[in-house]
Amino acid sequence: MSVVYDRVALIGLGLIASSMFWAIRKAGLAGEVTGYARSEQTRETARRIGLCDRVCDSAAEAVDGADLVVLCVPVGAMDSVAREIAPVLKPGSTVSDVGSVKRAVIEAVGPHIPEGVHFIPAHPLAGTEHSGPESGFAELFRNRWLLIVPEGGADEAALARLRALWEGMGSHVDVMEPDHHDLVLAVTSHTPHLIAYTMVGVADDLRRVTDSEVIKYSAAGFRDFTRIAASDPTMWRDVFLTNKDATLEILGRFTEELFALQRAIRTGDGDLLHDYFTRTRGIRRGIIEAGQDTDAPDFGRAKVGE
Ligand SMILES: NC(=O)c1ccc[n+]([C@@H]2O[C@H](COP(=O)([O-])OP(=O)(O)OC[C@H]3O[C@@H](n4cnc5c(N)ncnc54)[C@H](O)[C@@H]3O)[C@@H](O)[C@H]2O)c1
Ligand SMILES: O=C(O)C(=O)C[C@]1(C(=O)O)C=C[C@@H](O)C=C1
Repeated sequence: MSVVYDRVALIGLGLIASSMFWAIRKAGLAGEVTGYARSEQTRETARRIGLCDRVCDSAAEAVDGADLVVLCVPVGAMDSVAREIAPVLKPGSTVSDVGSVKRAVIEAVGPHIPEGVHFIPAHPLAGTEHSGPESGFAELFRNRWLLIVPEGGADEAALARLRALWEGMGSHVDVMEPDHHDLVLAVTSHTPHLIAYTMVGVADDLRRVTDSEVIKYSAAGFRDFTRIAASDPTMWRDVFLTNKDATLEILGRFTEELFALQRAIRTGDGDLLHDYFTRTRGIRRGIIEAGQDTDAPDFGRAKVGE
């Protein structure tokens, strides 16, 4: 694979930045990758494990001369990082990010970007419950969606270059409008995380169930909840504080449906429950038939029942 950017700077060296570095390096997509993290400890860890070609002691130093800067910090930290790097951004370069919420990032970062620098927000739909510089791996983005979420018309050449970088890391790239992105992600990612956090909290509150029983008899469904509920608290606090309207909208609908099912259970309405579960099973099968389950081993061609 050929070099897409001579110099890439990654700000915030956690799961996403470290996965980007390993993927970029594996595919030879950049000449040099610099990195910066706020804490001395994270920078030391990064140097120890060879994360980034050069780990810098300030964001400005990492960004100086970069053709692409990717902000990989929690959504709530985007504003201060953008403010800090703005004076040293190279004319003609691109600033992007990987934040899970897009309208808030556009509002926080956009005003700091100088004339002549391209700002192209993005969001990889890939992650794990782990965080920090040692949690990344080169394959994280393979066969996963990367959404490019520009506000208005982005520079075509700059967008094509960013697309090439993510495709080089194995992602499938789509372009989406910011508010639509935030609503879609409220349904597919943000509200499900909140439900998982709640479910694990409920189990913890049930003092009748001792810790060992919760762990020992964890059924697969609950174990999946605990995995998701182990995700980074800072990241998810920021997601809910910044995608407030969309999350509240989806939570409202979720609560209505939950009450309907609760009532069906109380009144013994088996038909309603059966019809509901049949409909939801059909949705899952439809996703797989359409080849849209990116976890399927053969992206785009998985069959029902596999
Ligand atoms: N974890 C996921 O599943 C996932 C998936 C897609 C997108 N994202 C988004 O990617 C971004 C990074 O998430 P992550 O999972 O890599 O998080 P992480 O916790 O693994 O890493 C974040 C890094 O940013 C650093 N940081 C925090 N505040 C900073 C600041 N003010 N200045 C400099 N560095 C700072 C932290 O020290 C840490 O090194 C977030 O915006 C998140 O919403 C996460
Ligand atoms: O797989 C996981 O652990 C994730 O939670 C990843 C996940 C998701 O909800 O799918 C989480 C947040 C993101 O912004 C993108 C991806």
